Amino acid sequence: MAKEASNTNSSVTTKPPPSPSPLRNAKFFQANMRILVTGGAGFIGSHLVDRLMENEKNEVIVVDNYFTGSKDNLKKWIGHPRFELIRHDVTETLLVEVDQIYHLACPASPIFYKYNPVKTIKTNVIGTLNMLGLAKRVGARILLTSTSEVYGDPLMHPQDETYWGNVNPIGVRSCYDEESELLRL
Ligand SMILES: O=c1ccn([C@@H]2O[C@H](COP(=O)(O)OP(=O)(O)O[C@H]3OC[C@@H](O)[C@H](O)[C@H]3O)[C@@H](O)[C@H]2O)c(=O)[nH]1
Repeated sequence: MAKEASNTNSSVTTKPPPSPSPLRNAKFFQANMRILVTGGAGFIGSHLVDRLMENEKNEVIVVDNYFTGSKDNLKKWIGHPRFELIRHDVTETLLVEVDQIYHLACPASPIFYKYNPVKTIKTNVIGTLNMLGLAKRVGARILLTSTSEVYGDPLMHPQDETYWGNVNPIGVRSCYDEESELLRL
């Protein structure tokens, strides 16, 4: 149980995330795993969806705004009873009941992420905060995919987890690598 913060007590405690719906523990409930894949119409996302759909216990929901992805990548699953495709921009709030979230929605190629740097920052920051908020609300596990771009132009090879990187904060790539780095926190 979380303690309430008081003025006299400086120890800060945070509210624990909610558990998944109690319905999931009910005897009659068939324990399917509902999985959200943002950016699921893209290269990595669509292959991940193929893999997740192989498991008959999985229901997969893809949200994508088709900025760089395509419905074509998912055509074999469209109409499948365990699959749902939603055109949605992750910078807007999304309310879905899911157990897991794979957050991949972001342009990955320099041509695309430099096309509208402000939008790329919004997708990285607001989109990811929205997904973290959703995960917290519904008690879902979340995987945020990052990028080696967080190391910028690295001076150390290979980079290990402790390396801070060599990122140019005012360079043309900063809308992608700086924001991705921020979200590694
Ligand atoms: O604002 C956006 C931008 C992009 N997207 C979608 O996100 C998907 C990104 O897929 P891409 O094929 O461009 O990129 P990839 O699958 O190679 O990489 C993806 O996964 C790994 C992460 O590190 C990358 O940042 C991510 O984009 C596309 O389907 C695109 O339409 C959104 O849904 N919203």
